[in-house]
Amino acid sequence: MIEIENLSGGYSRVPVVENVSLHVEAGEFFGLLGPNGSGKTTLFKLMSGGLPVMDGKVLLNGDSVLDMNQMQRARHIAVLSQETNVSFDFTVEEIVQLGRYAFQKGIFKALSPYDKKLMEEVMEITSVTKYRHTSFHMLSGGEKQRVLLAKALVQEPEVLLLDEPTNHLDIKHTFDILDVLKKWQEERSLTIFAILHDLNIAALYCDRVGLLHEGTLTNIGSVDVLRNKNKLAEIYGVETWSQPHPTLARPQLLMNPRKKEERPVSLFDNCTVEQDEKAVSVSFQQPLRTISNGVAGEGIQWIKHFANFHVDKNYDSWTPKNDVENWLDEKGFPVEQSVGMMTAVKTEHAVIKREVLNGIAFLVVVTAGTGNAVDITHRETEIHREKIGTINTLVFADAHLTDGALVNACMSAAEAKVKALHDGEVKDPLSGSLATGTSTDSLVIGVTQQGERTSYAGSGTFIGRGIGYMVYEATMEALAVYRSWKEAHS
Ligand SMILES: Nc1ncnc2c1ncn2[C@@H]1O[C@H](COP(=O)(O)OP(=O)(O)OP(=O)(O)O)[C@@H](O)[C@H]1O
Repeated sequence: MIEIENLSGGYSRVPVVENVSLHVEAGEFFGLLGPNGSGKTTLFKLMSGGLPVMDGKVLLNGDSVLDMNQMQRARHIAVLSQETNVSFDFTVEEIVQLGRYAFQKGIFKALSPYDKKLMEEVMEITSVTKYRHTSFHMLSGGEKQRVLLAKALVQEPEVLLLDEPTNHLDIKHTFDILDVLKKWQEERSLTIFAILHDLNIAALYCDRVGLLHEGTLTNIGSVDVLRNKNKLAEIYGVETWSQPHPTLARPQLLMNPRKKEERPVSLFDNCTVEQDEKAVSVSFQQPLRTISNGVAGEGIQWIKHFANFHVDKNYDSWTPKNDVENWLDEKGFPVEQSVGMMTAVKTEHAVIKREVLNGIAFLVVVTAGTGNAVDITHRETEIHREKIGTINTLVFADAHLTDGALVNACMSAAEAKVKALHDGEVKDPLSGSLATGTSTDSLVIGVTQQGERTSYAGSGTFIGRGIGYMVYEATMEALAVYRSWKEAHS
């Protein structure tokens, strides 16, 4: 365990780092964060003996680090500083070998078989084996950084002090190196204290972080500290947005450039609607903030093209996403900018409604088939699925919604659909009760993000009511079209 107690120091009488106290547990990965000039490197130098301490203590398992001689320190602590200059013309292998110096015995300090094995292993995991006979001076910045990390790791330290260990590394090597460090942390209980500039990297790898601001350490805690938008604005002077990582319970930060993106002036002026026997589609010149469960383009995205494709009633594919992506491609819609869904209902029968309600422009497209109508509240022992029967709803509006409001908008659209199915007396064929939807319904909400930002889009708001009204009207009409087509073809 490292204990820093009331540590102060700097380059003159005026301390740069003042009264810093911190405990880093054994086997912990601690990230020291802070803007340029906040004193991170100064604190690092004070901890590693690179600068004389004015006041305070640095203890490793209770022993004063500052009282250890260089050899004693090297047996416990390895340091990777930003300094990559090496005075002599050493090869990579010779540099790495220096890391074992404190452990070599005898007058001639020969490498033991263990030293050699360890060096091979570490050079391999830091991907420097291929440069082993190359002069260190001949390497690129990132290669040098990996060699110096290899030198630090062969010390088999209890504690690794790292000053910006990935600043010269490309994205692959950054993750490779941090994965190696994480593995050593977990398998060997290595304690890591790292200065990091990339807050997203820190959020992914650190167990705890601390923010250094004008020489004072603040906000020590889990990486959720980085979700504190106001604190980051105060310390770094930038606006950040915290987003959840898609697969890890850790935040990731997005930055807002000061220049605003251009947005469409009006929903209707910027969209093109196409309808034929293959698809009904809506395209916008500028992307819309979108939430959807489309076969392609699902989730929350920025999307320009929305297509609902017709499929045969016997369509049965193992690769529906691939199929939809191919159809988007055939239409000239880039897959990354599109939401694609499918229906066995004729797309010429899609109901398209445009209206301005309470000053908000709406465009709604609905295709409705009810062969798979289901009462979701009815307890069933089997999930039935016929061929034709999906209600696909596309809602576009001139509104500026938060992610929570997008969820609200989905609820508003779903409530309106249920009401339409009830008023249209659509029944679940298995339970005989009124249906609440079909088993494969798709929904997309797309908003221009113009105007005042709102966190609500439910029935207590004009946007929510507008969605409800438009979806209800379009669904009722689409159900009527579907019924008359069925009657004509039965
Ligand atoms: N050798 C030095 N002599 C005098 N002042 C120094 C020296 N090195 C750094 N400083 C000053 O100490 C303050 C903190 O610098 P330090 O290098 O610790 O910041 P940092 O947080 O590591 O910054 P960066 O993110 O830019 O690396 C700065 O104001 C800097 O000008």
